[in-house]
Amino acid sequence: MFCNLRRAPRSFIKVLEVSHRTIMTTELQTKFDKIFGRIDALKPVFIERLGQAIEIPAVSGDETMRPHVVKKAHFLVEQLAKIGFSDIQLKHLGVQPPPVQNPDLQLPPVVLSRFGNDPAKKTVLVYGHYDVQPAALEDGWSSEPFKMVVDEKQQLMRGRGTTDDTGPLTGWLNIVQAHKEAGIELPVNLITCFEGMEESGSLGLDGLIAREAQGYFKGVDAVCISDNYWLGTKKPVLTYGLRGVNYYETTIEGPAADLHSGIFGGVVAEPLVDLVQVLSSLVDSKGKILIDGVNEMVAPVTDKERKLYENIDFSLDDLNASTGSKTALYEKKEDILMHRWRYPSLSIHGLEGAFSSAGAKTVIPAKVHGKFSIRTVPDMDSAKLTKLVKEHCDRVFAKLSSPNTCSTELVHDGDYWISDPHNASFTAAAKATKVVYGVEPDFTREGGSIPITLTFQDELKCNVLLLPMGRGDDGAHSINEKLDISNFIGGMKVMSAYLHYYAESAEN
Ligand SMILES: NCC(=O)N[C@@H](Cc1c[nH]cn1)C(=O)O
Ligand SMILES: [Zn+2]
Ligand SMILES: [Zn+2]
Repeated sequence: MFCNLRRAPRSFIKVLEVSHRTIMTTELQTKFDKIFGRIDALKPVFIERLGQAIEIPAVSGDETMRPHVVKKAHFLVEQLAKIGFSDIQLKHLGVQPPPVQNPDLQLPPVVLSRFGNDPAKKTVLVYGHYDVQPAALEDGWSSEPFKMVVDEKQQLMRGRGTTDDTGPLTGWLNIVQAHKEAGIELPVNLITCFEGMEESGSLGLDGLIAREAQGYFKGVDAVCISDNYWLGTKKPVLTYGLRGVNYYETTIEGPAADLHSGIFGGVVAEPLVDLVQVLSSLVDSKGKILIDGVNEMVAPVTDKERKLYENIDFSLDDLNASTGSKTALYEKKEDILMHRWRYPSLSIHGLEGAFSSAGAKTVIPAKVHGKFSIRTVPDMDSAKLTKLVKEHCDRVFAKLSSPNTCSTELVHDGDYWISDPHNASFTAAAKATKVVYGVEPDFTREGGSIPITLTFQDELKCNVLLLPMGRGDDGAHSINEKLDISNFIGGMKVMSAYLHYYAESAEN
């Protein structure tokens, strides 16, 4: 549907390997041997590069950390230049929109660059994000989150961003270096688009993509995003769907300042008491969303869709292993996967303004913010959802007859995304996976969100592929985030092979 009809030259003649479809030629095999050999040989260099990147605590969600996010953008510029990328540009996105503490806070820049600009080749845009989720040793990490530890025994690298998304992002730089050192021409023109706000709603990036669609991104044939994970720990997957996310903040405000609960307790209406009531009305302990009209927006399951779940390699044990617990709400594979991929969920993330340290402070907080998000799925409409959420919170608060004030705001939203898993990009990635891992990948959806995926598809009018590097138990957003070295190395081989197969495919 999105192809431009240019045909790639078919230079490969002698077929070496035929499974149910042709995947290898002598020429391609020779190239892969050289590239894969270089990736193996450069392993220490690649680990060192990742370690340097992880040391920069680029937490986009914490305004005070913004200088570090910008520093990481500059680190990437240096690395791209060193490897030989050209036309490297830092695109500035202006000030961060509210809610924000510092109204002059600049958004982190987007890092654009190119490798190759040959009109006879296809052009692939690779997207990644260099910002990370917050992390602190006190959260329970076994080592400093921003000092990457290479665990030789377990053959993994631990640190914030190893799997989400600094490891995969540096993978794109590394494979260009491996091609150069192996003396193999990159089969496509590569454009990088690396942002520093993904963990905070990709603010400003939609506009940049729209502006550059006929500028820097002109001629892009496909977009590849490596910012997701295998479902489990053994079987590679390709991802054709994501849930969206709408993030909300409910603020309840009362007294002019925090109060002594001995003096004012029982005498004033407490904002946190009101907020707890509002938050507890959103979802029940079984995960059922209690906001009127939300579940009615969800597309019904068809028999055809139900069948897709049958062959997916996943079990309750995999879920328990990745949470390190037995806290699952569902036992059957189909129920777990459907509630992760195709039903909405509501999570309560935390409170701002409330006492949360160790000790027993006896304060009445004057102004508190409750943070929650809803993962969205077909056919939910973001604006309609926000209306329902606000009306619900206002209604519940009104019933409390509190003299405090309550308001609920949408902080950011990003749409869900579903693709055709049989297009040329997915086919090339499936061949690449088979070559590297020796198995056909499972085709999966993901419960997480990459808000910009749909924007790329719509603005650049091309297919988007989600090509994961890490495993389901990597602990993205959690403590002890890691990336197995075998996934790092294997992932870079898959990225490389994907570009070669995609370059040779007749369609886009
Ligand atoms: N690896 C993708 C990822 O972690 N995405 C985030 C995106 C997001 C949206 N709002 C805050 N973060 C996710 O939570 O799914
Ligand atoms: Zn990510
Ligand atoms: Zn993330």
